[in-house]
Amino acid sequence: MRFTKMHGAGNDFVVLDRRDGSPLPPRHELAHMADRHTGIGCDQLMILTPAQRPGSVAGYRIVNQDGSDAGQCGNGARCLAAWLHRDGALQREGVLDSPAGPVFARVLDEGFEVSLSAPRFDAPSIPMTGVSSDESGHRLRVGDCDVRFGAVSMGNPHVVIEVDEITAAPVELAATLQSHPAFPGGCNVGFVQRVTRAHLRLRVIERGVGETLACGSGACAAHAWLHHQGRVDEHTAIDLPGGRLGATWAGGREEPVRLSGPATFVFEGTWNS
Ligand SMILES: N[C@@H](CCC[C@H](N)C(=O)O)C(=O)O
Repeated sequence: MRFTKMHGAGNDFVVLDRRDGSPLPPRHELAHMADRHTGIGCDQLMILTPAQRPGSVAGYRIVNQDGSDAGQCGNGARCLAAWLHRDGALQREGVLDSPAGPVFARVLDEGFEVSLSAPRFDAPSIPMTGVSSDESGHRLRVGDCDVRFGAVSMGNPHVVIEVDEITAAPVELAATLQSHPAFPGGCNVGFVQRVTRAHLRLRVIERGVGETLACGSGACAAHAWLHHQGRVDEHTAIDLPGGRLGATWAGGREEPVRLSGPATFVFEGTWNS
């Protein structure tokens, strides 16, 4: 089975081409491919599938390192745009069919951009239940801590916790939040430091993975949440441990969040199952 290893700001992927509709390897084998010790190693497998809508370039599925499915993956979508551009299937722009709906992809002079869905902040969209909420956000008791956070669906669930200093973020809270009954589908947990109205620092502990070097949908969620609170401008530069991403959203209810950044080819290989 041919594969391509890629990364977007350190968030790394194994890309499989199943646009011919051939069946996917079983889930335990996908998790084996993602294993960093005994497999190829990646945060997610990004699987190209046949287009679902007339005019779309291709569809895709996302499988996390632990073998679970995800509804969206911003950096993975950018890497697929780069893969399809190299393949000749995507010229300057085109639509990809993601599990969460259409994603508009664009080749930039430097890097690749995708327009993910419009952010959703309501509890059923996350999904999230049993938390106390007011206009400034949500609260949950986690052990001895009263955790205040924002919640955003980007097609996948994100908790956004604002911190004063990113290097001192209480990342150990993430595991408890991820398995908390308040989030029946689990969640990705982002810790964000607002440096200025146009510059954020972010760390994300991903569902089904652990801490990643970058999370595209997490960057969109952090930007959208802070913009929703009136605390950032329309565009932010977001520094993650693996590099810089850009997020753009002006607050329109149906307006997609745009995510930009690098998409890098690492190597090609063959997996023997
Ligand atoms: N790395 C991704 C997000 C991948 C999916 C996530 N772990 C989930 O389970 O929702 C990104 O760039 O958005």
